[in-house]
Amino acid sequence: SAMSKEQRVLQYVQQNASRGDPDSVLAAVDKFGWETEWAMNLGDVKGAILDRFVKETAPQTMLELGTYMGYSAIRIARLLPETAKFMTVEFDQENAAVAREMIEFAGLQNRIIQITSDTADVIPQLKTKYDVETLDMVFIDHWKDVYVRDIKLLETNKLLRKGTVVVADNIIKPGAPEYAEYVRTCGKYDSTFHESRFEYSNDDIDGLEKSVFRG
Ligand SMILES: O=c1[nH]cnc2c(O)cc(-c3ccc(F)cc3)cc12
Ligand SMILES: [Mg+2]
Repeated sequence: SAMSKEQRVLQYVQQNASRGDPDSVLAAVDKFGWETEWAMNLGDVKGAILDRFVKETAPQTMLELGTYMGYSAIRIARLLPETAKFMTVEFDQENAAVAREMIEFAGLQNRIIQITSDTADVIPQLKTKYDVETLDMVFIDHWKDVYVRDIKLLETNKLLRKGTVVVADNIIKPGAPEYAEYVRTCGKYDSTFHESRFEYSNDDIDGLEKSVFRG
């Protein structure tokens, strides 16, 4: 059967990037996104902002909700030391399969723990099954309608500690208004909005919310 868009991106990466070179993989995905087919990767413009947050935080324990094709997982993992523990969770099996190959091509499979499951099932298991004490950083980029559900699950499962940095994509497009309202008004976070551009667009606005847990 015909390839999915995600498989077309993976094929383009395998034919145009260098195996074991994460930056060349990111560049190939972004070139495809700008020039051939839009896809919902974080992208180069918002990606540069996330890079800065990851470098500033230097997390030893990191969680990503929403792997998709693995673009932001590669973006994050390329900045982490070998000793860091980084888990990424994806519900869609087909996307998870593409991500596994993309991550392997980038040579980062030893630095990324890929979990194919529902985040609502995984979050309560992180302490027992994944040996997590607390998280230093979280990147939320899955489905806007479950952002609030999942950050509350992180709270009730005692996975956040004073200073944990939670970053969320798509605050403007497609928009996560309930999430923005929650983190900005619940009193548990110091939250800032970082305006940027929607992925592979010169015109549309989007942005990342960065919320530091007060403990
Ligand atoms: O569903 C999404 N998960 C994660 N990130 C996304 C993302 O960055 C963009 C979009 C998106 C935005 C506008 C549109 F017309 C179609 C899709 C969806 C997701
Ligand atoms: Mg997104």
